[in-house]
Amino acid sequence: MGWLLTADQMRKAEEEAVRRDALAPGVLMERAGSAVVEAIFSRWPALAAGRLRVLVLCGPGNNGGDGYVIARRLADWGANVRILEMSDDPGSREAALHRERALAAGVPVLGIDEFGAPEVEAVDLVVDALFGIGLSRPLEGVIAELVRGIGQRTGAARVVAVDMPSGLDGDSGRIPSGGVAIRADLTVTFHTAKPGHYLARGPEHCGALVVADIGIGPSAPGPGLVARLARPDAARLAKGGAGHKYSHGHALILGGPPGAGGAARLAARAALRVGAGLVTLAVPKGALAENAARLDAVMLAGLGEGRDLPALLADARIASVCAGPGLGMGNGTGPGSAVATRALVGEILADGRAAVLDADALSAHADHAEALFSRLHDKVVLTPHGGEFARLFPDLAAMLDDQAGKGRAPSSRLAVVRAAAARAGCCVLLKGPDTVIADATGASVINAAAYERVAPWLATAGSGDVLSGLIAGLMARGFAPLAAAETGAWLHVEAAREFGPGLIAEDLPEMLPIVFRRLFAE
Ligand SMILES: NC(=O)C1=CN([C@@H]2O[C@H](COP(=O)(O)OP(=O)(O)OC[C@H]3O[C@@H](n4cnc5c(N)ncnc54)[C@H](O)[C@@H]3O)[C@@H](O)[C@H]2O)[C@@H](O)CC1
Ligand SMILES: Nc1ncnc2c1ncn2[C@@H]1O[C@H](COP(=O)(O)OP(=O)(O)O)[C@@H](O)[C@H]1O
Ligand SMILES: [K+]
Repeated sequence: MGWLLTADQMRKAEEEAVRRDALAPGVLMERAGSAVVEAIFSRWPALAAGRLRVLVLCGPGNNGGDGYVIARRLADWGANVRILEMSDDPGSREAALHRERALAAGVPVLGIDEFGAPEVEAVDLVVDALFGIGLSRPLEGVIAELVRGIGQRTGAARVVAVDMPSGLDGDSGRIPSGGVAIRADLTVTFHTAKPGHYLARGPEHCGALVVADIGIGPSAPGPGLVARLARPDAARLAKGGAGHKYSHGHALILGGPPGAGGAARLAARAALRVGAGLVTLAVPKGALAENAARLDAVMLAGLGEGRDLPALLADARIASVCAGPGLGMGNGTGPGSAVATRALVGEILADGRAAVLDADALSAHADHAEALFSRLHDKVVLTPHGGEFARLFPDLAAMLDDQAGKGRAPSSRLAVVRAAAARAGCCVLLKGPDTVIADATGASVINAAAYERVAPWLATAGSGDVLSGLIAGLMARGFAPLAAAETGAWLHVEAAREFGPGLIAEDLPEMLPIVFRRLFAE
């Protein structure tokens, strides 16, 4: 299901499993350590060929406990293993037990103070079992030096991180202010991935990610808010045999003044490709000729001089509206002005229909955020990028600033977007490689363009306009706001991956048929 448990939720899941299955102390740790060893050889089969030299770094808590298991198992297998430990008196009974077993197996143990950086050059594998989800402050002093030394190694040693790369916060994927973190080639985590594996610096520091089952049981979340990874509902996206164009919904996209229509045209084409039955682009009368020359399947309507937005919206078949891309932020009060943009948004919100507000529809409210929030309702999706988010929610955006909160646990993008959605009273999608979507109930989803889904070519002008069109198209088809945002964001990344290098925004809608065909064949 792709649940993403926070550190607290993971601890509860572990406690429940221990109680439910009456597990003896250290059993879960043994499974965790074994899973890491298995993942190492599965990732790098060549390591099994020679005389493997390993350095295992063990921290003072249960992450270190996993490290003692890994060291013992690798030594049993025949590797040349040494442990560097932070403490000879681990903080838990389980970790102490596995330390004793490693010592009994004859694995040499050194205190971390006895460590010299060049030793990293003399091994094939470094196992980072310093800190996992229990990290509570930035790495400092000798540990920070050690982590820096590993980062600067020149040899071929691979680094595998146990649960989290040490120094990275598991809930946010951020490095606490002033700290450093391990950069791993492989990270092996347990039961479910954690938000920090996908958010912020997570993917960059994890390398590759493996989620190992350690028998904690179903990963269904307990009470409380649990985020999950975005996924498509193929059955919902497919169209049944029956129905006509009106049964798939009519999306209305608002466009800007003459010369600024490209963004809205991109959104309109995306709405049509994602399966809305009809799409109408409504533009100021003066921009009709320009748009008519550029559109075929997308219909065109003129606004102004007798025809206004409420008159268009009187057509009950229009199921969703998209406003923002290219709408305008100019001076004055005419078409394309910030004043006109705010007025249009006001009319859309008063109408109460499903709506996507993006780009200029958001920026035009930088100094009118409270007025906007007072009109938003639960059928709206806001799709800000970082800058637009900061204009509407400056205090929340500041919590994501790298310099903020020295000495405190870093804020998570998940918590910040949930707070924004609660304040706005609607669904909020904060764009980026780690896109986070939340609605006012706190339900939340991460759509990460990371690991096997990297899509750096999405960072191109106009790709955000396509995303807002996708979401509007899906809402026209009857998708609820969170589902539309999640599905749109997922399809957006898949379309980019399908095209690959050289992608420009126009290419994105054209990749949807291929993405759909593959999805429906699965
Ligand atoms: N609880 C369990 O049953 C299981 C736990 N597992 C492992 O246990 C880990 C969590 O264990 P813990 O909760 O003990 O937490 P950690 O082992 O991640 O770290 C906690 C310890 O590190 C210290 N610490 C935190 N930040 C520090 C810093 N910046 N500098 C110096 N010391 C710092 C804390 O005071 C504490 O002693 C997981 O990440 C996972 O690897 C796995 O073995 C699976 C089973
Ligand atoms: N490095 C990246 N990897 C994956 N997706 C990205 C990356 N950078 C940006 N994106 C995505 O590209 C889109 C850019 O949208 P936006 O910033 O609104 O651009 P524009 O205004 O030019 O359309 C967003 O959906 C964002 O999530
Ligand atoms: K670790």
